[in-house]
Amino acid sequence: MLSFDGVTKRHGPRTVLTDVTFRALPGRVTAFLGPNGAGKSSALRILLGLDRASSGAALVNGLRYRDLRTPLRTVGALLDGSGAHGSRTARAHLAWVARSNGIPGRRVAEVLERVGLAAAGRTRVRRFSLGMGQRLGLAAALLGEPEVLVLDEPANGLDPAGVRWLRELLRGHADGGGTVLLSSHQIGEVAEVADDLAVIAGGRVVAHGPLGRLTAGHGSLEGAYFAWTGAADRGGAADLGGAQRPGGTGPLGGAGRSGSAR
Ligand SMILES: Nc1ncnc2c1ncn2[C@@H]1O[C@H](COP(=O)(O)OP(=O)(O)OP(=O)(O)O)[C@@H](O)[C@H]1O
Repeated sequence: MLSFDGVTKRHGPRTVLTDVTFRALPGRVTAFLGPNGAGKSSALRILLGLDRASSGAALVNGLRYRDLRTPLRTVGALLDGSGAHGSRTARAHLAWVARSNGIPGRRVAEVLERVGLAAAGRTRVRRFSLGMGQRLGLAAALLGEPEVLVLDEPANGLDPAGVRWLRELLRGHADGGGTVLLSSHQIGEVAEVADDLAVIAGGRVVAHGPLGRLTAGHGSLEGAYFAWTGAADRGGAADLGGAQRPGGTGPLGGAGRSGSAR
């Protein structure tokens, strides 16, 4: 399980996250949805120990990332592409990640196969397309067979077949009991795969909970999204009250609850 509890982040005088609170539960795909600059990456960086919260806590199975004993076996992450050096082959990059994390070398071939890169294992990463780079990043995330996946815009650069493949991979992971948190600004992608939503705008969570319940009364996720984020842009929590009343939880009321109802 992943939990954000009152996470606030300031950069100098600028507050980029304010009291971010939501959970991502095992067996569920949780989408972290919001416009460009809303604060998704900032929140994920804090969760993954790459930055510190000014206050509040973001925890993986109740622990801060830096306190996890075997991080790659607990949480697989994809941020900003594969992170592999262009001169390395995909296989060499994954072998290096596996070795430095005590993961058996056999996993390299397994994850290359899993992400559809088996034939490209000996290709230098600089020759990869954007989509292949994303697949390599996913391979690294899967290396340690983690229960939790945290993926920042994983569909970037994937073609339609790749997007469908990714959706099935995430669904399968959650159906096997895993926790998936994926950030996105693509409403269509999210509508297809998410069980739960946390919507962020202007650094604040403006809605969270089960997708069906949150969108009830809006006709579509898109309608709901613009109601929530438009209202947030006007700075009006009060504007949000009617946005999802049919589902029984006002977005900000929902945000104040600990975690999403199942
Ligand atoms: N080191 C920093 N110093 C100052 N401001 C920052 C810093 N890092 C991020 N920000 C600001 O925080 C806000 C949130 O950025 P963030 O990258 O988290 O958004 P995002 O939701 O991931 O956006 P996108 O969908 O475009 O990737 C932005 O306004 C950004 O300019």
